[in-house]
Order: sequence, then structure tokens, then C-alpha cells
Amino acid sequence: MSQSEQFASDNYSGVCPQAWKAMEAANRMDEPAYGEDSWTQKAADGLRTLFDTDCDVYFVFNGTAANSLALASIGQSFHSVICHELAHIETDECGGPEYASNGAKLLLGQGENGKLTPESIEHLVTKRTDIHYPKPKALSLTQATEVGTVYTPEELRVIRAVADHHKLNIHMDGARFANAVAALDVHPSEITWKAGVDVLCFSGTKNGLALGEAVVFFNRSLAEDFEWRCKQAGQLASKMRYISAPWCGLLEGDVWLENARHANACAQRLAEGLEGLPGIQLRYPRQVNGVFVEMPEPLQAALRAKGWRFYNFIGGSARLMCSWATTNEQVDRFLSDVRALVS
Ligand SMILES: Cc1ncc(COP(=O)(O)O)c(C=O)c1O
Ligand SMILES: C[C@H](O)[C@H](N)C(=O)O
Repeated sequence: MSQSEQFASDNYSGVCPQAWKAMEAANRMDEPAYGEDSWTQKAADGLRTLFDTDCDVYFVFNGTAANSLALASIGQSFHSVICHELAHIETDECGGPEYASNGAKLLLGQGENGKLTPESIEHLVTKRTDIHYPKPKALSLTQATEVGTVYTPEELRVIRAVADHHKLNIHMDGARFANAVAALDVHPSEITWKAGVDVLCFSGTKNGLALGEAVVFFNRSLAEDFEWRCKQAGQLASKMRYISAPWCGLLEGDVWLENARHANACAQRLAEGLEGLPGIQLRYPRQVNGVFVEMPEPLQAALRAKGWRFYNFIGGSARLMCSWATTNEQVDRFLSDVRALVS
């Protein structure tokens, strides 16, 4: 399958040139291991500059590890984590968060367009306060959400007020955090620590890296002993520079933001091209790099027969995901195939 036939996932894309160049630069000489290298220092400092705050930064291999270990740093085994019923930590991490925290329970909330509402949070926290109920301790928000929508700074502030009232820490699954920043056109701090987020799992994998997620603790008290947690979980890379150097490639000149803007723009082009075609309607508002459409089954089958790849997610809608590597030509070719099939 060539890149040109897929809208399956931003996880399918290759490494962006800037990250690759930084990887080559890090490959020129030996460097200390286990994060003691100059690239890891540079990448961590770069993220502190980006967020404009003195946060603790750690690099792990993938998003499930980042989410699981970050949540395990917030709550104990007898606690619970409130998340949306469509959250990746619930649907696609194979019990990772529960396992890493030795049993913390996920409490599933609701909300339109994949976003937890303050009311849903309030309900889950207050519906039971007896000793038999796992005590709510953390709130997990996915930004951008699994259905391609974003929490606005104001929505985050309202949720923070509820979290403060119930002494909850906030974890942010930032698998597509860059796309949310690009879509909202805000400074990254506006939708993280200034909105009361305690820890962010910032994905590099979906933003042009081969692998590598940054776990960014804005609430540094939660980061205590996190490196030991990573080591025990097999998430302390000996040659850490091969994760952190590409991160430097993303941070240099805000490549991370350009990659996200491009992916979002491709999704917008796709959504606009699909709008109004017979039998096709958007399932969720297109806000970042994913387009979720209701599409007749025969049309989906015909597109797949032509070699196009995409997942059916979230109630059967087709998810069309764009990445830094998506091209306008690819989008236009898909649209032309769809138009030919529906005419
Ligand atoms: C919303 C979301 N969170 C987290 C992840 C991290 O998953 P992985 O463990 O595959 O890197 C993904 C998928 O890649 C995702 O879509
Ligand atoms: C869902 C799957 O696990 C992956 N996170 C993706 O978005 O493609």
C-alpha cells in the first residue's frame, strides 16, 4: 500500500524531514544513555520554552504508555479516573491505565461530540460517596478528542472549576494536541497549565516522529519518582536521544505546529469536498485532522476495492484521518473517486 491510498491513521505516516535530519545529527557521535544526553536536555528545555513554564518532561515510546504511566502517577489502585466513554484510554489501551495503577477504575462519562461535560463529571463524582465506590481522583480529557473535536479554553476552565471542587487532577491525552493548538490558534499554555491541566501526554508519533511521546508535568509534585515508574514499565529508552533528537526537529521553528496545520488543512479540504455529496454527511464537526462521515456501506466497499484504506469508528462512521504527510493531490484523488462512485 502506498501512502497515497490511506486515510486510516496519522499513525501510518512516515517521519517528517526535519525530525529525520535531527535524528541523523544525533547519530554522528556517541552520547550518554538513559536520558543523560544533550538532545534530551535540549528537547526538555525546548518544551519548557514552548509552554513557557518550568514543567517536568519525560519521553516514552508510545501513547498508551504515556497515558497509563501519567494516570498511575495521579491515582492509586483504589481511585477512579473519569473519562469520556469514547476515550482512547477506555477503548484502545487494553486496560493499560488500570494495569499501571494496579487497578484504578475508569468511570465513563458522556458528552456530545466526544467531549466530557461538567454535568457528566459532576454526576460521576457525586452519584456515590460510599466506601465501596472507587474514589474519583483524576479526570482524563483527550485534546483533540477521538472524534476530532476540541475543548475550547473556556470549556477547559469550566471543567477545571468542577475538578477543583472535587479535588481532581487533570490528565490530558494529547495524541493530537498539536492539531488542537493549530485549530484553536492559541498559545499551548492556554489549553494546558493556564487551564489547570496537571499533566499532558504530548504525541510526537502523530506529528511526524517515528515514535516518542512527551509526558509533561505542569503539576510537578505528581512527577515525583516518575523516572522509576518509567524504568519499571520498560519505558526508559537507553538511547533516549533517538526519541528526543527528533523532538528537537519538531520544536525547531515550530515544525510541530506547521505539521498540524497542514494535517488540519487537508482534513478541511476533504470535508468541504465531501459536503453535499449524495448519501454522505459529517458525523461530527471537522475541527482538526480527522473527518468522520456517514457513508453508505456499498460506497465504503467500493472505495476500499479501489485501494483506499480507512477505519470505521464510533458508531459505524468512516474515519478519514490526515497527517503531516497527506497531500492535496491525495485528497483530490479520493474526492474524485467518491464523486465518480456516487454519480
Ligand atoms: C486519542 C489517542 N490517544 C492515545 C493514542 C496512543 O496510542 P499508541 O499507544 O498507539 O501510541 C492514540 C493512538 O495512537 C489515540 O488516537
Ligand atoms: C485508534 C488507534 O489505536 C490509533 N490510536 C488511531 O487513532 O489510529
